[in-house]
Amino acid sequence: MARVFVITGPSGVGKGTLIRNLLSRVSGLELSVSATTRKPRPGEEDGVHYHFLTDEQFEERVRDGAFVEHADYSGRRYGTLRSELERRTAGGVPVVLEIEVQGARQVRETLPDAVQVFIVPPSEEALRERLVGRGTDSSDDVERRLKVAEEELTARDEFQYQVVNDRLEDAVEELERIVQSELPTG
Ligand SMILES: Nc1ncnc2c1ncn2[C@@H]1O[C@H](COP(=O)(O)OP(=O)(O)OP(=O)(O)O)[C@@H](O)[C@H]1O
Ligand SMILES: Nc1nc2c(ncn2[C@@H]2O[C@H](COP(=O)(O)O)[C@@H](O)[C@H]2O)c(=O)[nH]1
Repeated sequence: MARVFVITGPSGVGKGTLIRNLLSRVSGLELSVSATTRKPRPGEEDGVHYHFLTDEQFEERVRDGAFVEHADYSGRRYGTLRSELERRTAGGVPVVLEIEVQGARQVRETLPDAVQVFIVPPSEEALRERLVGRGTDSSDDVERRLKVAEEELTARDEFQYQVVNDRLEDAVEELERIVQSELPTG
């Protein structure tokens, strides 16, 4: 099976930003598009940024065993569809999963060979600034995400690799080094 890379860490730490940079540097690497019950943000497209599902549609897929992992996060549901992952890995295409910590733990159980990377903020204050600065979440949601982040940050040592996302370019380079070293040609 092709390599699976799990990129986890608190909301706002920069996972999506790092992954966008990574995909442009590592040829052949693809992102698995997650499913969620949260509403699309301005500019987000169904099937591109997420598969946007209703609660009923999500629950039906849970019952059908369609998820590799799924979790409740900040009042919404998120999950990795088996179809998204397997259609890539079956064809030998390495895949990145951008997921929160509960989901990453599930993947560690079901896919023990997956490479797990935890992205660490330079400080909790920087994390707050990034979440507020992104401007996508209400202040209540930012507070909920920061509360979850406190707990998530205590889990960093569970993960095989940790990358501090302080200066973006440095973090992208470190992440690329990890990914290249874990690919068959690395
Ligand atoms: N190294 C960095 N320095 C400063 N700002 C950054 C850095 N990396 C990312 N950001 C900014 O922080 C904000 C959050 O980044 P991003 O959306 O990539 O986080 P995320 O971890 O993917 O969040 P979520 O888990 O909620 O999807 C964005 O506005 C992004 O531009
Ligand atoms: N367990 C999973 N977590 C996921 C998945 N896709 C995204 N996420 C994580 O959820 C939070 C919130 O995301 P946002 O887009 O609302 O900011 C964040 O930590 C994502 O990484 C998934 O498939 N499974």
